[in-house]
Amino acid sequence: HYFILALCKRIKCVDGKPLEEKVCIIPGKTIFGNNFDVLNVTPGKLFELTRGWAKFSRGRSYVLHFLSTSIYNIINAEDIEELFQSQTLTTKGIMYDFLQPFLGNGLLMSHEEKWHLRRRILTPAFHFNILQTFNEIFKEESLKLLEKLNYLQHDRINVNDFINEFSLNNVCETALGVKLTGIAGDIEYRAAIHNVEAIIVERACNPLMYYETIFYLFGQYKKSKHYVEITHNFSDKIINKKRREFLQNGNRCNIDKENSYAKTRYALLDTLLIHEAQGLIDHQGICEEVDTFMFEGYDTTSTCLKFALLNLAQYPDIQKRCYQEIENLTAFENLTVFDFNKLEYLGCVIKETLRMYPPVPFIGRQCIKETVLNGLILPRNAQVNIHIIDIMRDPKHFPEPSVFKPDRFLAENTRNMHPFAFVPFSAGSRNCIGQKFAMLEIKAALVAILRNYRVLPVTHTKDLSLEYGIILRTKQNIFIKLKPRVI
Ligand code: HEM
Repeated sequence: HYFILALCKRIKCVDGKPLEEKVCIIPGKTIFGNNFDVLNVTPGKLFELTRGWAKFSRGRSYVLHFLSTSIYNIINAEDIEELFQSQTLTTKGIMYDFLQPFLGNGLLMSHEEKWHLRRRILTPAFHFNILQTFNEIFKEESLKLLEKLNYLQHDRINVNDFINEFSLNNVCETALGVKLTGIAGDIEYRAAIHNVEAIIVERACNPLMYYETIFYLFGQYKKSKHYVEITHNFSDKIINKKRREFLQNGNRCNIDKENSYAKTRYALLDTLLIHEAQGLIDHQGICEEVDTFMFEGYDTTSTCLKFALLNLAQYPDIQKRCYQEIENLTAFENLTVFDFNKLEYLGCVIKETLRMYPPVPFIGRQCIKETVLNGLILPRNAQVNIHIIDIMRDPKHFPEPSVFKPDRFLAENTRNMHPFAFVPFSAGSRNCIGQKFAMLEIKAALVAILRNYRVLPVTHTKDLSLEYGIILRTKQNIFIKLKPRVI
């Protein structure tokens, strides 16, 4: 009874009971459903608004009614289980359409047959053997990061000044196999990603802008196109550099002759070029995958690293325990993937950081046909938003959810954890393909930093306002202080 002009098809209960018995219905601020609730809110306000809805619903998943769509918002582990196990609810939500000009239909965005084929092709590119070779690059880049830190003012360092470059270098050198030295434009690329995202969030907050024509005429279409071009020009340079090397090395001929590629594992871009040679993917396909992996592989890990440093700085006792775990390790250059995997407490610190500050705070799906989920009948085109951040801040599974407690992730404390309570990398068939890659990269950087420096606080969590977007951001920069360790 709250809405008159929200024209969306309603969600119903399978058993015919009133909807509000199963989920919370968020009352709209006007008679038009929730249409105007998010109108022109900033990413910071959007964060507050969505946390406010979670609080209002007292942990129950909730429904919003927009212009022509109902949105089922899942905020707890119990309700996400069925979706993550579903083989049908895998099509990404309407919001992802806004990312399409930037990422095309790469692995993140594609669905059905195209997604199956690509995921099958690309999974071996993240196999353990490949990660072992990536480990050497992560260590090399971590040492370069330390060199860079030498030149920065230790009393007040903006984490953006060294983490962003580290993270982009890593994904380009490992997955894409291309060193960025000699390729101009990485700084502009990073800034452009930020701007593309800001426009997408702004667009998402205005249901009228969902219509392409309205966005084209009255939205930030031109600006968005400009920034997307910057990102594509940069990724083109990377692909061209690799293609030249690939052809010069005669890889294609060798592989064709020996017909042995099927058994051998290659890094991502090599894999794509090999499949191009076989006619299984075209240039356009390569571009969309490279854009997808650069974006997913860069911004996510750098965000986690920044929050991890913020936490370590604020909790000296926790930092000390991490240091005790790593101080007697062999020389950094000799550390293997096994050594990094054995760092249980550091792993707990990273997990707790991901729990409290998930780099991807929410994801979305849509129903391509009428779908039954959690006892609800979701009409065709209904959207399902999965608020990863709320799921992982549920006090039922994580008592005192706002307190940073890495011990929750010690083996003895996770035995009875709900399988979908901790889902920073999503779960099920569309989970993150790069999660082991990310954990290894983050550990390498933290071990390098903590072995050489004590991290001290400048910025405190209470000084930060979080912003909701494709990636979780802070309105303010995060600063830390570094004190060299005397060994
Ligand atoms: C801390 C770091 C990371 C976090 C928190 C993270 C999180 C996620 C999440 C939540 C998804 C699901 C997205 C959705 O359903 O819409 C996802 C998918 C994906 N991630 Fe990550 N990710 C991280 C690092 C990486 C890295 C390092 C790479 C690649 C090098 C990567 C590549 C991808 C790709 C390609 C997908 C789409 C997979 C598919 O749909 O088959 N991610 N990631």
